[in-house]
Amino acid sequence: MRKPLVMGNWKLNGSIGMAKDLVAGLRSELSTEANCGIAIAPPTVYLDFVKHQLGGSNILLGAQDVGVHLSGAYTGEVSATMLKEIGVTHVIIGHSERRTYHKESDEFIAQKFGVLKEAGLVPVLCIGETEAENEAGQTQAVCARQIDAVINALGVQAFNGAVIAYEPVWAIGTGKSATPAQAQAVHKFIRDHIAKQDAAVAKQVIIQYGGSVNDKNAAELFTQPDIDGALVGGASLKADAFAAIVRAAEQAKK
Ligand SMILES: O=C[C@H](O)COP(=O)(O)O
Repeated sequence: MRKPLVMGNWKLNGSIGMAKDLVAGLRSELSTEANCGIAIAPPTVYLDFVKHQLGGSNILLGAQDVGVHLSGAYTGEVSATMLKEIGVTHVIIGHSERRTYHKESDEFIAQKFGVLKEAGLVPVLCIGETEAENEAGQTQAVCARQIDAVINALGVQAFNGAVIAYEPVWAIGTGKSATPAQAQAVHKFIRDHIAKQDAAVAKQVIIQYGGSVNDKNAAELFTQPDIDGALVGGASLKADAFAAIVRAAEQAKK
């Protein structure tokens, strides 16, 4: 039985004051015995502060990205070992916002996947099609290509202990979530695609859904057998909404 993971991606939002209030809100809303993994990914500059605010709670610390180098003359970069040292456990890579605005390629993202595994961190690999690709019937081909880049670089075993977040780009921040049936169909495709190489790896890999998940639609999404939690953007900035999504995952996956 896979343990679902609900992860909040704060993106470029927040301040010290907001981080303090949001973590305090989450700590009071969430039980310490959750049967669901919970993680939050604040902006890099607040990671250490948030880590201290989280002390003693079961909420894990995530980062929103990582550099591919471990040290050296790479101005502006943050390494996997640095993230690990300050207590990060999960790292989002390949988010569509980085693929689009930073022109990150599938191969570059696979390199990031590799450095995270090497450092003992959990990669949260975001994949998903754009609206145009969706309308052109390319959803499966895009997801397969984005997964295959990792398999080709590192082998399918790299997905042991890893997380995939299926995020249709057209659903991100639009309020237009995929329907539970639409999301389930793609999640099943992703799991089957990995199973063609290794059934055991496919069975354990966590596949989150992301894209306009909120406290109203989460419960129904989580009833789907291949949806193992969510990567939440906007709704993760409100303690009550994020906590409700966590509770929905706990209920659905009991
Ligand atoms: O990483 C999170 C996703 O991009 C989803 O964002 P959203 O929940 O604001 O649509």
